[in-house]
Amino acid sequence: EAQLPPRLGVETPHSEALIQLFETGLDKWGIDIFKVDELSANKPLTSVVYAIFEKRDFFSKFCIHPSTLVSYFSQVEQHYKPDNPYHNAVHAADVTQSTHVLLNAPSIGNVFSDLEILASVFACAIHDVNHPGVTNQFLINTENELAIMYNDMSVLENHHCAVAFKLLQNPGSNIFSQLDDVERRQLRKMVIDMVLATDMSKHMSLLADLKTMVETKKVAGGCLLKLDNYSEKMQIMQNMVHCADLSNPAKPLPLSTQWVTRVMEEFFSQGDREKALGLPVSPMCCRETANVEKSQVSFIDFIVHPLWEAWTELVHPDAEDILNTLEQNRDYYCELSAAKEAEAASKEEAGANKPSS
Ligand SMILES: COc1ccc(C2=NN(C3CCN(c4ncnc5ccsc45)CC3)C(=O)[C@@H]3CC=CC[C@H]23)cc1OCc1ccccc1C(F)(F)F
Ligand SMILES: [Mg+2]
Ligand SMILES: [Zn+2]
Repeated sequence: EAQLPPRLGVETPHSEALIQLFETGLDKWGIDIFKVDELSANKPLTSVVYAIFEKRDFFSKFCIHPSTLVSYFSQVEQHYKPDNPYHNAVHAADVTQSTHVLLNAPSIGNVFSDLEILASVFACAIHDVNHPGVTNQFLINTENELAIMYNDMSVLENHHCAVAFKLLQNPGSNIFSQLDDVERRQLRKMVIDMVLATDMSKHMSLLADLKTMVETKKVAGGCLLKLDNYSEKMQIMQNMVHCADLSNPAKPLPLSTQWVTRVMEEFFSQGDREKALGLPVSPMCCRETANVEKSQVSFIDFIVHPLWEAWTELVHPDAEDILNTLEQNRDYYCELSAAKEAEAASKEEAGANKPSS
């Protein structure tokens, strides 16, 4: 019997504080995931996954030895590039913990089987693994080997899946070794379906299907829809993971602003590389011209709010607070953007009135 790994699967001098933080915050929307990063000695993903598996009793439900989980997710964590400002292991931990909270909503409590919940948590944890810090379009435009490998189709998302499943084959790392063949095949298909649905090019069709489902929501005696087939269940799971991937603007403002800084940094460095390569630079990715606040307002208005509005209706009333936070944050960015415009205009004004030197 291999000896047990340290508590929460990570060696850290702050293990007591980390255990405390998970005690109070693991099931809460708005846990300080950056604090988790600090307290876990920069192993936020391994510690979040370990804590969720413990809380959901997955070790015994799926006969997973804790040391196998630690061995696998330490490798997954190492394959998230730490010098990506945004697409790093903290983002993966954030999306995983956010989905863990969404799964606890009373209205979807008993809709999903343990295997479906395991697949959703796993999909979030690996959904951006080995992200290169640039977009699909950049990989396609630069004829990157990944774009060649995946024929320009959901290049990043295919890569994330392939890397995650390849790491499972390393000795002592197959956390699904105790599942039977049917379960393992079902889990693999569900994970691939969810991760491929995090490609933003799928957003509009995913949202359209969600809205249709909400319209025809079959309420069976107060509890939510009776999901009778795979494709309906998968639609919900894909939208749930997609919501978590797009949850930054719906988190308490001090967290949301940190994510904005990080994602702008990542897109700006891509803009720098595009400029250096003589490629067209998308306006929101250019350090000189981007208006950060405006980007957030349009991101929220065109993408994030419509999605969260549909999700909130589906799981009504469980996500009301999340939608309220999103709307408050949107107003904050809107006011900030207006204030910046006013300041720029008054500078312009002052400049025009300055006596010519
Ligand atoms: C915390 O903040 C963000 C977090 C994640 C994303 C992500 N963005 N996207 C795309 C980028 C291109 N998009 C658009 N391009 C042009 N015009 C519009 C108009 C409204 S969206 C949109 C659609 C979203 C991704 O694919 C990332 C990978 C997967 C999930 C989500 C990630 C975007 C954040 O902030 C906004 C933003 C930041 C930096 C540059 C541009 C944008 C911008 F406003 F443009 F989105
Ligand atoms: Mg992604
Ligand atoms: Zn992501």
